[in-house]
Amino acid sequence: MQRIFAKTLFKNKVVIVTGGGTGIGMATAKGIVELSGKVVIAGRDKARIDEGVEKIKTHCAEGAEVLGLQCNIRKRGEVSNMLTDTIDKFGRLDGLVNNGGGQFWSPAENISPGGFHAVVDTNLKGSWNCMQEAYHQYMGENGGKIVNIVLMSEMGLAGMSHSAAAREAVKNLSITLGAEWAGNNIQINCVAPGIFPSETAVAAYGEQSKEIFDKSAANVPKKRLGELYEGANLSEGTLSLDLIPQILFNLTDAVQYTTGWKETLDSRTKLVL
Ligand SMILES: CCCCCCCCCCC/C=C/C(=O)SCCNC(=O)CCNC(=O)[C@H](O)C(C)(C)COP(=O)(O)OP(=O)(O)OC[C@H]1O[C@@H](n2cnc3c(N)ncnc32)[C@H](O)[C@@H]1OP(=O)(O)O
Ligand SMILES: NC(=O)C1=CN([C@@H]2O[C@H](COP(=O)(O)OP(=O)(O)OC[C@H]3O[C@@H](n4cnc5c(N)ncnc54)[C@H](OP(=O)(O)O)[C@@H]3O)[C@@H](O)[C@H]2O)C=CC1
Repeated sequence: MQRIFAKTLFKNKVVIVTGGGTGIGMATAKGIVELSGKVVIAGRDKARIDEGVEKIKTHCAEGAEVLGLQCNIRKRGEVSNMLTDTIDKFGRLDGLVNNGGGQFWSPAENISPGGFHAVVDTNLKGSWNCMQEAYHQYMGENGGKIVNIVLMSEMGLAGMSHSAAAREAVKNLSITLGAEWAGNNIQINCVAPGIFPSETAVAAYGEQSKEIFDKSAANVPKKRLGELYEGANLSEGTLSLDLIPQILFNLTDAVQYTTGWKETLDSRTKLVL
């Protein structure tokens, strides 16, 4: 696929992508190493991470590297170790993509206390853990770029009450921390993917997948769902997952990004600052 980015765009840049062993996270990680970056992917399942490392390695341009770490973002100690191991290995941290997360579909009345806690703990506190550790261990002194993967849930999201609440909180957190840490040269953006029927996403919903993914396509203006492209294809106005790495490094500020890109983004995908 024809790329629109310089092959060396991320040369000498180091990015952590949580949940980078599968789906959107892996597509993002590939986008970074294809553009010469060094990427750290992390998740709970080490075997899945190790498998992901091997797949991402095949996309590495000259100077690119990939490191896989086990980390449950809900556990602060593991997040702290993820940051320490990254900085020990590469000596820097330029970007953090809080992609690790997810939820289960359920009518609100059926969600158990533990279920609500797990989803909010994963998506809200997990993102918080990673952002605060990134600040303390590197970005507070050196600046950096943070991208939080959220949901298109600003009008609520029936069936995902727990995750929508958590993601809206992440959006708000991104604005607050973006203001508090602007002086540290840290930029924080959110990307709300449309609906990408990634293999693991579909698997996560089991028999509900047909309902969730197929039915959702009917509500999309272009009547189709997202695909995990290998590379940029912005000419069709489709959100390529290269856009996520792009948010990391070629933005001077959020306002420029909003005005510059919103018009070209597929209407399925809203950029939330
Ligand atoms: C059908 C009508 C159409 C609806 C339209 C909606 C449109 C959807 C658009 C949005 C598309 C978004 C897609 C994605 O985000 S894809 C990402 C998919 N990937 C994941 O979700 C992976 C990560 N998810 C998880 O790991 C788990 O879901 C979880 C976040 C819950 C973490 O679970 P954990 O590892 O902690 O698992 P536990 O087994 O310990 O469970 C903890 C408690 O949660 C309850 N639970 C877990 N799964 C379910 C379930 N499927 N249903 C109900 N309850 C669940 C579990 O019982 C525990 O609670 P208790 O202690 O009270 O038992
Ligand atoms: N696909 C879609 O349509 C949409 C997806 N999103 C969001 O995009 C992100 C990626 O989703 P997608 O790639 O589709 O689905 P995946 O299930 O492939 O991605 C979820 C990833 O997050 C990791 N993860 C989950 N919980 C934790 C945790 N506690 N600690 C560390 N890692 C964790 C998983 O790895 P492991 O299980 O090994 O920990 C997995 O790699 C998610 O946050 C999802 O909610 C948002 C809107 C739409």
